[in-house]
Amino acid sequence: MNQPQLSETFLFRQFFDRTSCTYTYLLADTQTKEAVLIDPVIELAERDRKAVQELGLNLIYALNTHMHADHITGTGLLKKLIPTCKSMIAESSGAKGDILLKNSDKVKFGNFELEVRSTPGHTEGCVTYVCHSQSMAFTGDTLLIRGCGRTDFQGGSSDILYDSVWKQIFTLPENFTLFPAHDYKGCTKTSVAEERELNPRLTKSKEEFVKIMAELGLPYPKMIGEFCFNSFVFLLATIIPLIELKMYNERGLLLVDVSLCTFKMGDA
Ligand SMILES: N[C@@H](CCC(=O)N[C@@H](CSS)C(=O)NCC(=O)O)C(=O)O
Repeated sequence: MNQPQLSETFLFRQFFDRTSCTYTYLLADTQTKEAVLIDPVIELAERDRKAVQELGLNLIYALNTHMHADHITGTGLLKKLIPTCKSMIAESSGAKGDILLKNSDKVKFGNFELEVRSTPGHTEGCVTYVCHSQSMAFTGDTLLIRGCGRTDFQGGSSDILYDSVWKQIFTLPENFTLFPAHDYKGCTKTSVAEERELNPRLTKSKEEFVKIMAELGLPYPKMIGEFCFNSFVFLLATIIPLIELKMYNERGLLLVDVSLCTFKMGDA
């Protein structure tokens, strides 16, 4: 199947974080210079700032596909490095952001736009960003290349993830290119047609899929372990009563999951 051609004025870059195997995407209109970043990682905010500056772009939004458990989002730091930039995340994520997105919202940059599609399952607040004019979608951790996001923590549900993928991603045209938030095997992109045919989990019935997900037995992402033992938040988790920790969670500023010994920061 032929890959869709990108518009001449559409700039696209795929960046990679070797530690958490996270992809960050830079999209821009080279005519108006307006740009957006999807899923920036805090340790690489300076890389992203430099790329935006070197390319002469005006970063208007830093977007997250969800609240990440395996790394801290770079949107808070990017806002400090580039004061014109505003952060975006789904309202249903419970996280803090300048703009809280809902299903079907449009994120405009120059003459291009991203449609927000709610795709819960890996977390309750996961979204997929679809750029119809360029036949591409950014699936976050909902759909990975020949895989999908795990559903065993952070409010995950394999039942819900299955419906999200089939109703919101596999209904896109077959030639749409799909870009995930992670890949652990060195792959960079896929397509709706490929995943509909070859995804070893999602080509199964929902019942089989739920069973596969329940039996995955994945270790926790290695960054979670690092957060656990190296961070001051973990120290707090041992001394603050549970009720307090839940309050942090609801405010979306800081989340500590004592049962898993994990934490993540909301957008600052
Ligand atoms: N092996 C990796 C972490 C793998 C992992 O759990 N990744 C998450 C996304 S980050 S929360 C996931 O959903 N994976 C699904 C899968 O099938 O791998 C590491 O060492 O960090």
